[in-house]
Amino acid sequence: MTVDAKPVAELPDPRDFGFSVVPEEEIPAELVSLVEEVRSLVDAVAHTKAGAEELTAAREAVAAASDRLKGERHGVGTMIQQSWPDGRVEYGTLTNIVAGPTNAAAPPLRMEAAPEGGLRGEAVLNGTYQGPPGLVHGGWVAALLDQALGSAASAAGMPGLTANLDVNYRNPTPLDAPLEITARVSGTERRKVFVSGEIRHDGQVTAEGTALMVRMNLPGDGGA
Ligand SMILES: CCCCCCCCCCCCCC(=O)SCCNC(=O)CCNC(=O)[C@H](O)C(C)(C)COP(=O)(O)OP(=O)(O)OC[C@H]1O[C@@H](n2cnc3c(N)ncnc32)[C@H](O)[C@@H]1OP(=O)(O)O
Repeated sequence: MTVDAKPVAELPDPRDFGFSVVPEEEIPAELVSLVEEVRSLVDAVAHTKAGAEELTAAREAVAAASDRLKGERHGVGTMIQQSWPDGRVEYGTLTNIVAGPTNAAAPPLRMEAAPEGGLRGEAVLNGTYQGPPGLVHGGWVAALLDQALGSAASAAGMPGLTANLDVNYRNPTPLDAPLEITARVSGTERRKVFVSGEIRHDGQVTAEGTALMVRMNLPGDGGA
């Protein structure tokens, strides 16, 4: 494979593309803790055997909580700026379904620089991500990989969109168990960024993926 593109020195700033950006440190701790509570609520609702009275009371309490939050909202497309201990800055969408810190439906996945290069993250997916009995849904396995691979391209200074994603499911991916997710850039060609990654449980690969990310068109690309 020809490697003829170099990572840009700095990430493009989403503000230059008209997006609002919220620095992660400005997300109130109370919101982070509310999101965690809602995650636990989704799991509780999905698995409850409560009777009609309890269910009705719970529905009313949830409806009241929803009403309290119907004020000002972040717009769709709002980005979050995350600053990592390794000095890396990453932009993602605030409500990203895999990694968004304010999205209670996200596991969430957080990827940090790995000593061996690329990125490494951990996630535990509870029973609300279930496909086969006791196992993570295959679509979510792909989503974890897609996000990790996109983050790896972004961390290398080449944020873009997934053009192609190829997933091999090697072993079942268990629910309620720590998963290790790794991803790295394996090559570049013009705006094409080739990435690969794995999901492991207890050291065993459960799924591996490769993707083609097409890097954002930046000023100076000359249409290449
Ligand atoms: C500032 C903002 C920060 C953002 C942070 C991001 C965080 C990331 C985390 C998010 C992670 C989650 C990730 C998500 O969820 S991403 C969401 C899912 N993905 C999409 O919605 C993408 C939809 N597709 C498109 O928009 C366009 O097709 C893209 C943008 C991908 C390319 O359209 P564009 O007009 O721009 O480029 P081009 O057509 O000139 O192609 C360029 C080159 O690529 C080659 N090619 C194209 N497609 C394919 C293909 N399928 N197989 C093989 N090759 C393909 C093509 O031949 C050419 O090659 P070459 O001629 O150079 O040899």
